[in-house]
Amino acid sequence: MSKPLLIGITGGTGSGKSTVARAIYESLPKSNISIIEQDSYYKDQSHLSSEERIKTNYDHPFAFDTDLLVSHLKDLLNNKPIEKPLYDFTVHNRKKETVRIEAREIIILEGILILDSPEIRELLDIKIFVDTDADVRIIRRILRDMEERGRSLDSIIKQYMEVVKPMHYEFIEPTKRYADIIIPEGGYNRVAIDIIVAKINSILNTKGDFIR
Ligand SMILES: Nc1ncnc2c1ncn2[C@@H]1O[C@H](COP(=O)(O)OP(=O)(O)O)[C@@H](O)[C@H]1O
Ligand SMILES: Nc1ccn([C@@H]2O[C@H](COP(=O)(O)O)[C@@H](O)[C@H]2O)c(=O)n1
Repeated sequence: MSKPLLIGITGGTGSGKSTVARAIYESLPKSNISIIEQDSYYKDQSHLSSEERIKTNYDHPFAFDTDLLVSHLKDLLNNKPIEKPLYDFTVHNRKKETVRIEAREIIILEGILILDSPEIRELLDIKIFVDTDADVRIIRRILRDMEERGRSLDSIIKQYMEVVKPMHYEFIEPTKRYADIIIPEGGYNRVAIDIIVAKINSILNTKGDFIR
């Protein structure tokens, strides 16, 4: 197999990154794609108490084990499988188990701060920023975090105002300048998804691997 194509999808919390990743995944033959979430690479915090883990700033680049992520991306680009960490948002920590991810023709990496790292940017073939208004993102986050991440409304609002919002404008929004493509609204923007899928196919066709 030739070197995999690495696609990065970023944007603020609740912008629709995972939805875009899924839409691309569903538009291409499934066996050819692996999806990696930057969230899986939040640092292990087993040495901290539950109270300390709750107080951690999860929207700062230091929250991530970027060295491990870069090393795993390099392995996948060299067609080697990885043991991806798993993250549990309900306890703010990595799980003990890992999951094996095979190297495939297309690797999608999605996360809030992937374009902040020069080393990750260097590895990406296509860089996508999902651009969604802050009011829409916070509404989506409230619904998701209460339903899936075991959070109370008060804790979501407090974390958003004190940490998530300022970090977004300091670290995430400025990375828009590195994007090749900016998608307004995200996963249901069918025109944007079709254009990206056509670009992926054209790159793979040039490499001799015809997909659709
Ligand atoms: N274009 C959209 N319109 C309405 N809801 C959406 C849209 N895109 C995503 N969502 C919903 O918003 C929530 C957050 O989307 P998600 O893709 O997980 O965002 P992110 O990965 O950027 O945090 C999910 O519940 C998802 O179903
Ligand atoms: N223990 C944690 C870890 C992360 N977060 C928040 O997750 C957001 C990133 O994930 P998205 O799917 O929303 O992109 C980020 O804004 C962190 O604040 C958390 O709340 N708790």
